[in-house]
Amino acid sequence: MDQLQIFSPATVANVSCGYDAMAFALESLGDEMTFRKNDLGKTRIVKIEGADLPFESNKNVAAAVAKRMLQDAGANFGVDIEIVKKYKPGSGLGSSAASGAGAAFAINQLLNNRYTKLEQLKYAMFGEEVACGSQIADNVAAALYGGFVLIRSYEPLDIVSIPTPSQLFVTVIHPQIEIKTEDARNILPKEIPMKTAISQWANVGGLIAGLHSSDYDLIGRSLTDHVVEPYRKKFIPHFDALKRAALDHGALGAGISGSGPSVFALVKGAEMAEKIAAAFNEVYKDSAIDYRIYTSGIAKTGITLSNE
Ligand SMILES: Nc1ncnc2c1ncn2[C@@H]1O[C@H](COP(=O)(O)OP(=O)(O)O)[C@@H](O)[C@H]1O
Ligand SMILES: N[C@@H](CCOP(=O)(O)O)C(=O)O
Repeated sequence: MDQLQIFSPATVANVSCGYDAMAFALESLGDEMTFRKNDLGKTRIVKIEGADLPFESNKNVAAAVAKRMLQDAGANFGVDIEIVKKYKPGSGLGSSAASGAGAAFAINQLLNNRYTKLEQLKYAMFGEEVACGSQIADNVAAALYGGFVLIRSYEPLDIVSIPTPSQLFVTVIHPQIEIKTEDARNILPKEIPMKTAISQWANVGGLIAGLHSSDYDLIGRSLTDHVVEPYRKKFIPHFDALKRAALDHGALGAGISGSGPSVFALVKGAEMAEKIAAAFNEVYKDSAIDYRIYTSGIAKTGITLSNE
């Protein structure tokens, strides 16, 4: 194989209660990427559409991941990369993760499946370090594995795929302001009280149990975040109003997507996803801030080849 085109999904990390430990992938939002072997032995970003991103191979996540994988494999070829961004970076929708995981997946294919999935994940996590200074696994694992994932352990890395109830859908509003994940991590406390930790891990347990048993009410009750949301929500215009609107109109629960500014709501049924989209729109329609609203199913698989 000399070239391939992929779709790399947007992802919602944390899922309210699971900071750095849970995420899921969206079915109908994500980036398109093309990877083409070259004889120059160089990794080059040759096209970026839809966002203002660095082209340098040590700054662009896709190039940094690709370069490292090719070097480690002792490959005798380089790669030209094209990225078509469908949503802005600094989104809280795993924009950097879509690029990093996409590169890990594609370079592995060009190297005839040299790397295991866990090895691809580790390269994609290196991409997250390039983007935000931390090797976070949540977004990149959801992009590579699809569905809901739990990062049960970082050392050693242990990823658990969690089943997705068939009627689960998501509505996301993405205010067009940029919040850098790095900044949003730096404002969080380094330690939390025992009482807070207890309610947080109880909710993670509830969310996992609800996803396993398709208990939509339990999923909703578990979408509570005592650790991160109180610190980050002040950077998201109208956050409380969005959450209130989602709950009043029938969403199971709502919270900050990743590090924000996007806000997600999990819902039962495609119709409800549209209803929540309308409710989000009501909150933002007179705001001075531009915004996008998406409804989507949960991606059952992760990154896909575009010609599949
Ligand atoms: N290929 C890429 N895609 C997205 N962001 C990238 C890429 N390469 C480098 N970056 C940088 O990563 C940062 C965005 O990542 P991050 O703050 O985690 O936002 P997001 O929540 O959208 O992933 C920006 O500083 C951006 O310039
Ligand atoms: N767990 C991370 C997830 C960051 O997601 P992003 O989509 O904002 O990059 C965090 O909450 O910091």
